[in-house]
Amino acid sequence: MPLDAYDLYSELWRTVVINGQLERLTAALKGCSTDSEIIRYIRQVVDEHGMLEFIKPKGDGKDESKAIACRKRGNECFHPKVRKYVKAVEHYNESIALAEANSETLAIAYANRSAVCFELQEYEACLENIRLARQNPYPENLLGKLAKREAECQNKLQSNGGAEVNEIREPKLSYKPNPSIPHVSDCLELKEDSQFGRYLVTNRNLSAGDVVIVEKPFSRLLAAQLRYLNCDYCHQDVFLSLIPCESCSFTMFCSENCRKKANEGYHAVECPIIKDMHFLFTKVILMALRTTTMAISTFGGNLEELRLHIESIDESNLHPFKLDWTGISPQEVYSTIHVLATNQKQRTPGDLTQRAIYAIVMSEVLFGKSQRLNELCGDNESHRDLVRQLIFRHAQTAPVNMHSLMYMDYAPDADEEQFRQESLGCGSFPILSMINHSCAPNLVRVTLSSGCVAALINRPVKKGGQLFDNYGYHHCLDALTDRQSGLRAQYSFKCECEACRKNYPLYFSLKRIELPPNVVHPINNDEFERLREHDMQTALNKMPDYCRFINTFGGQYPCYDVSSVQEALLRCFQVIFATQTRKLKYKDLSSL
Ligand SMILES: C[S@@+](CC[C@H](N)C(=O)[O-])C[C@H]1O[C@@H](n2cnc3c(N)ncnc32)[C@H](O)[C@@H]1O
Repeated sequence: MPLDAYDLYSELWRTVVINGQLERLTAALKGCSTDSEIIRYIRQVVDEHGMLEFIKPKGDGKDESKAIACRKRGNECFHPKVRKYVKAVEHYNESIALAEANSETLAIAYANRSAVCFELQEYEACLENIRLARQNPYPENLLGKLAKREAECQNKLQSNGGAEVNEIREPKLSYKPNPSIPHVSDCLELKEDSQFGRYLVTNRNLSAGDVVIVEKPFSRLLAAQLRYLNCDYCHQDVFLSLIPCESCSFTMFCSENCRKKANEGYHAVECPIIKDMHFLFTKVILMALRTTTMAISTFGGNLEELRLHIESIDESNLHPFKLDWTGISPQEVYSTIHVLATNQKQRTPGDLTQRAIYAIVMSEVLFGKSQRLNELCGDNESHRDLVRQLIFRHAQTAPVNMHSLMYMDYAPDADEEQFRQESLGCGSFPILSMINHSCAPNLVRVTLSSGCVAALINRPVKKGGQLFDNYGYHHCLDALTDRQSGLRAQYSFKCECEACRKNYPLYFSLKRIELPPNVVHPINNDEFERLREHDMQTALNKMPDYCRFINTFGGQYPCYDVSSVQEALLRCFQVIFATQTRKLKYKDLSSL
């Protein structure tokens, strides 16, 4: 049975322990003075046990019979009695991705997608799909049907007038931008000490509702489950007009432009292996691959230049606030990603072995299948070594620094929330990665439609105070011991935040405060229900009330009242700013 990379690590580790080789391995790792030596040593151990044989990449490519099977599944969803149009498009998209270029199968999949577009009243997209169908060998006997649909579309477009414009709201920084870092408010400063490492503080009082950072990622990765719904490059869910990668069956784009940029950035190297990689690795670890391929393309594929650049970085002295971002080069942006915390010194031998195995498996599959990467490395073994080292490094920086990208999904049949946050993917961010954790944070992150992530203050922060994010362990949801052990395992630090020091209670045990008689609690059930239904007007109306309440009573934190209003405020941010599923637009025309 083929293994994934984690299974391989567990199996190897078990064997090492059973065979009494743990001490030898630990001593050998301690004796390694470079990453290259660690990887070489672990490679030796892996080879001693013949473990790589168990990794069996399946490869990827076009497959006509699978494409036809997907189309049939699409047709079942499209049936008038089923009308699951978004699901139908997802199957047709998979069919498009699997079909051979210039094939009848490809033509029919586009034509079928045009039929869905027609039902969803997306007449422009319908015409584009008809054009794509005709560009391929569409069966002659069906051309009449296509022409009829085209004429109906043109009629509809004439009678409908212009296309509607979707208003997208992007939050603006609440204070003047830093002149050298325009995506960060000038009130933020970077500090460093032995307890926290690098961290961000504010040089003015901040209030709930303030926007202090709007940052775009250096590298990002789309969640695998969205591959037939969203563009792999810009992540937009433009599922009615996706076009396939010309070689693999796993990647689709919203336009020729995104296809070109993806190929130049990462996809040309990753194309033959990305499907296997998603089977072998979790998405956080895949960020190590994506960040490495992006680093390579940032240097125009010149691995020697990349190596020299890395050697020239003074790690202890480089951070994003030292750079002028107004004219920054992509190579300098990579430097800030390269020097993100690895926590390598705190990692156990088991943990280091695991990361080294990831680098070994990933590079083995890459060098085995990626013609583009082999061309870039030529016969220079030190270039291959560099690729392994970068993957090893980012397999450490990724779980510590990379941020999840989220979107608001809509699932009308869901038991609990119809609107809820789902994973869009992962991204690497130089400035957001400077924010430390607290189990009682004072900001939240929201993924915007533009692909940027905004940091929004959700509790007052006094001048001189540190900004705190939450790494997934909140005092309202998790007990102290679970938080402490989780943070230590993943982030290698002992949390001494206010919630840990003062043992703040869980959400339902929080005290309630007594409000002055003239203050009305800002959450009322009807309005909160409307917020849960994602009503924009309610969010716009309520956000100032929620902010005012938190800013007035924030000093009484921890308390149920402030925490519940923080939740409601987050909901407002999500309704107003977060990237939303396009599915919602079709809720009256399709069963979702
Ligand atoms: C995303 S980085 C934050 C920036 C980091 N301080 C640096 O210097 O690069 C996460 C790492 O910062 C450190 N860190 C985060 N929150 C912390 C806290 N509350 N106390 C101590 N260290 C913390 C841990 O080493 C953690 O693995």
